[in-house]
Amino acid sequence: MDDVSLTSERRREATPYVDLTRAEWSALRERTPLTLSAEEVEGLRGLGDLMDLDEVRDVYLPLSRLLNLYVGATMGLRGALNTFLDAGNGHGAQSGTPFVIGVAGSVAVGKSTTARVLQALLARWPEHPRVELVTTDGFLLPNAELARRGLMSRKGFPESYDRRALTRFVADVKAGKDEVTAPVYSHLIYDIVPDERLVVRRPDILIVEGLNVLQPALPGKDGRTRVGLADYFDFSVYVDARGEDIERWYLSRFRMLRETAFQDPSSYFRRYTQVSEDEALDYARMLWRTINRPNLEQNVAPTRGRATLVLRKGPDHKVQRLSLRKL
Ligand SMILES: Nc1ncnc2c1ncn2[C@@H]1O[C@H](COP(=O)(O)OP(=O)(O)O)[C@@H](O)[C@H]1O
Ligand SMILES: CC(C)(COP(=O)(O)O)[C@@H](O)C(=O)NCCC(=O)O
Repeated sequence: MDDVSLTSERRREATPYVDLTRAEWSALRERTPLTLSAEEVEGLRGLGDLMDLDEVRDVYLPLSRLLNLYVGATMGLRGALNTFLDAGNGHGAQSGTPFVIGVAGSVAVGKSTTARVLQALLARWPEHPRVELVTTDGFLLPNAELARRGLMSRKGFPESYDRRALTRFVADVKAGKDEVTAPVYSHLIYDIVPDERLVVRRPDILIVEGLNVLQPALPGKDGRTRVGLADYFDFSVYVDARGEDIERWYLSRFRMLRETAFQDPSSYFRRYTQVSEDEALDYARMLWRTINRPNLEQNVAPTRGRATLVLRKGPDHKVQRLSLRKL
């Protein structure tokens, strides 16, 4: 073996991931049946996202099969743990612990479509029909509090969330509490909706979707490591794409929203329906360059290496390559 191939051999050994092309990955779905119709996929698709049945078949069915295997294996492990704890008079033994999946990635990368398609596919398995989805935007601090802390132009950055409440929410669901509630965010009013809560009741699977779900916990005041959100995940997905592509998707979505949701009299962005399209897009570009891109570069992308699976999208939103953690 010459030096060059030795180096590439070593590089292959050093990574905890196995890299697969879309074709290699799609061959892994075996006999998993397609349980969604074209109309159902359309109903789950976010604005501007090009998810279709081919994408579901090639990318999401193998993932649904893998996750079903993971859920079964995780239940087996929990059973082993309970057997061990039962030997000590049942101290801490627990049944009905949900399987928790994190979905991370930039603003406008299509995380919410990925999470909704996963929710629909996973709920079709008889072993785990109750799949709940929570987006972390509900844990953003309300605008009044962001303004008070001087964080209005940091929305989506780790410090703009009530991280403790978010972690407690997931910990409570995982601990099998009968009913756990979360605040609700509205993109329309660009703020937390007062007096509205999302209620989660003992799901089989909980999907937690948001920009920063893979962020490590901040150290405590005494410098000690704390338990963070990602410590509760049994599996995580990072939706990845080139920054230039995501910016283009963000701008084209802003253009589409200007013709639809922004027209609503209660929309925070209504004023951008009353200026020229060029002016509106200049504003969107400013939001991208001053908030979402720095957040992607400084906080979101650095967490990619913590995901169990990375879905790498091409310029057309289609997943081209996948990296699955094997170690
Ligand atoms: N200003 C807005 N008004 C209405 N809907 C919005 C607005 N911004 C984003 N959305 C919608 O909210 C959802 C989440 O968007 P985002 O957090 O950017 O994540 P992603 O695009 O990765 O799913 C998307 O379905 C998007 O279409
Ligand atoms: C609400 C968001 C922070 C996303 O939050 P997430 O659901 O990922 O927790 C984001 O969509 C957002 O509004 N960012 C602020 C800049 C902008 O208006 O694009």
